[in-house]
This record gives sequence, C-alpha cells and structure tokens, in this order.
Amino acid sequence: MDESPSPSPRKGNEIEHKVYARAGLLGNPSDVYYGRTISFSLANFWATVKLQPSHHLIITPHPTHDLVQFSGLDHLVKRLQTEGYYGGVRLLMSICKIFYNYCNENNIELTKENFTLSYDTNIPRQTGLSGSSAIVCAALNCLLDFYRVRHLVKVEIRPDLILSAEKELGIIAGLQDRVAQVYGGLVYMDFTKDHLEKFGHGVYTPMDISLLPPLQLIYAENPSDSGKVHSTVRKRWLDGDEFIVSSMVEVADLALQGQTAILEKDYSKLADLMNRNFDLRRSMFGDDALGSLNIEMVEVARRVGAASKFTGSGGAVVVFCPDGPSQVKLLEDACKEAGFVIQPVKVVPSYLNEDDLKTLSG
Ligand SMILES: Nc1ncnc2c1ncn2[C@@H]1O[C@H](COP(=O)(O)OP(=O)(O)O)[C@@H](O)[C@H]1O
Ligand SMILES: O=C(O)[C@H]1O[C@H](OP(=O)(O)O)[C@H](O)[C@@H](O)[C@@H]1O
Ligand SMILES: [Mg+2]
Repeated sequence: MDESPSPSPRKGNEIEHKVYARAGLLGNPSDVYYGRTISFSLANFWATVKLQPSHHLIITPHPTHDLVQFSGLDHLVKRLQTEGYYGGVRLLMSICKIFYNYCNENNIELTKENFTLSYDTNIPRQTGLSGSSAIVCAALNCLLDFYRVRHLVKVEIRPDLILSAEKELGIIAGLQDRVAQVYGGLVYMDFTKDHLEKFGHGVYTPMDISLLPPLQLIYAENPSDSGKVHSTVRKRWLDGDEFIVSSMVEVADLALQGQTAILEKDYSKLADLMNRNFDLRRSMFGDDALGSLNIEMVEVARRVGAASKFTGSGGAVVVFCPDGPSQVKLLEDACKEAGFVIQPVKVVPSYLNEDDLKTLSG
C-alpha cells in the first residue's frame, strides 16, 4: 500500500480515502466514561477505502480479512481462534446504514446513485490501534464525497457517526479513536457529560504535533477484542462501582495535566502521567482481562526506565524514553529478545480540508 496521503480523493470516477491508526497518549479509556484524552493519528499504519459508482450497491469482502475459503477445517478453526468471526464487511455495512439514517433525519438529500465499496488495511488487527474505526472513518469520508454532502455533516459530529456504526455491532468503544481519525494530528479531547449531551459531541482542541517528544511504538501480533476487554469494567461503571468511577475520574485528570505538561514541554511530568495511566488501567481491568503478553510489553519498556502505556485497549504500547537515543537502543534490544515489534512513532499532521473547516462551530 502506498504511504503518501492522496491529495485528491477522486481518481476519475473512483473515490479513495486513507485514514491512519491512532494512539491514545493519555487519558484513555476515560473517553468511554465522559472523561478526557490526548490522542494522535499515527502515520505508521493506515486503512484505505475505495468507492466506485456501480449499478448495484456492493460491499466487497477483503480477500484476507474476510476470509471465507479455507484449506481445511484446521485452517478454519485456527483462523477463528486467532482473529474471530468478523472482518471489515460488517463495519462497511454498518456505516452505510448510519450515514443513510443520519442524512434522512437531518433532511440531507441523497441522490439515487449506487456504489461498490472495498477496503484494505495494514493496521495490525485488533491491537488497540483503532483498525476498526480507521475502516469506518475512511468509508464515511467516501460516502460524504460521493454524495457531495461533506459540507452538510459537521466535523464534530462525524466521530459520533463512526462510533454509532460500531455500537450498532455491539462493539463497546469510545470517541477518542474516531476524533483522532477525523481530525488527524494531536488532539486534546474533553468528553464532559453536560457538553456531550447538549451538543452531541465533546470539545476537541487540536495541538501542535511538534510539542511531542520522540515516542516509540511496540506491538505484537496478538489480536484482542476491544469490546470484550471493556465489557466487565463498563458494566461495573454503569452499576456505580465506586472504585471504577473514581479511578476513571483520575484517568481523565491525567489528560488534563498532560495538556499542560505537553504545552510546557515538561517531559518528566509526561512520563509520570503515562505510567500512572497504565497502572490505573491495570488496577481496574485486572491482569486476566489485559493479557500477560500485553502487560509484558509495558514491562519491557519499564525495565529500561522508559514510560509506557497502552495505545488502546491492548495489543500495542506507546513508549517515551526520557533518556534519549541510548535508552531507545536498550529498548530495541529488549523488544527483539522478547519478540515484540518496535518502531519510532510518526505522527500525522491534521488533515481537515477547507470544506471540513467550514463546518466547525465557533
Ligand atoms: N484489520 C482488520 N481487518 C478487518 N476487520 C477488522 C480489522 N480490525 C478490526 N476489524 C473489525 O472491527 C471489529 C472491532 O475491532 P477492535 O477490537 O475494535 O480492534 P481495533 O483495536 O483494531 O480497533 C472486529 O471484530 C472486526 O470486525
Ligand atoms: O481502552 C482503550 O484505551 C480504548 O479501547 C478502544 O479502542 P481500540 O483501538 O479498539 O482498542 C476504544 O474504542 C477507545 O475508545 C478506548 O479508549
Ligand atoms: Mg476498535
């Protein structure tokens, strides 16, 4: 897959959109609980969705991610055990439904044209890098352009549409992924209940990506279902479990403190906040839900004195090495020995275009 962002999504009749992975830097998973987060769009991985006009409406299964042909029963069973039953087709269908209903309810007229949607992705599957919402977000972008309604669907509302498409499928998820993926760049997000309920979206403040220190990404091919990981904590939070409720408030506060730390380039504070973020997640979710391999990724970084936490619900870890390149080298060696992949983080700058910016309120 080509790494450069496509300057124009239209190639002849075809529309193609590319959306990057995202990493939660601070505050996740409090976005699921009216909290705050700081997240960024990660250039290391991306998903693309293509739309071509067609007579019928067709959702094309991906040859590997939606596999339905196997070499035998052992292959089928292995595949289900590692990657589960689902691929991206259900995500594409769901966003079509949400988009259609949203347009109907908001008197946005859609022409009677049909299309064929297909997708591709190199985001390691179900590793807490928001592979799911990257596919949904890219599909939404295609629909907005195909029906020429981009200027009618506000940027702030789009993360909510993307989230609704996943909720429709029973996937428990929050808004941080979708905000980072709609806006691009580094974004401070506040999901305070009152604002969310009054306006249907949080307060999203883009930040200068050059304020970030060099960061590393560690991941392992170890798919885990974010919906499953979240379900117990979600239930306890809904039941008013005091420990979960107060811990979630503390996690949200880390993003607030982190905003100041990043603006002031106070990186030792940033390191403390990242570590605290993971410790709080671990105490709420428990080691069984997080998985030993995921915990080991965090520990590998900590053993060389780096700060680390999950990018999402598990599978990948974002690391800050306060001592610089020599510490990064130690980390690389430790990852190699443990069998983890490590890469320097590349942050994508904001990718809102003029039409998008015009829809922003305020
Ligand atoms: N790389 C992928 N290719 C196809 N479908 C995917 C991929 N990643 C996620 N999905 C779909 O999205 C659903 C939710 O994925 P999720 O657990 O949120 O993973 P992630 O952390 O990558 O967002 C999966 O059950 C699957 O249907
Ligand atoms: O637990 C988290 O930090 C995040 O989990 C989900 O993201 P995923 O990439 O699917 O693991 C969820 O969608 C986010 O809102 C959570 O913050
Ligand atoms: Mg997801």
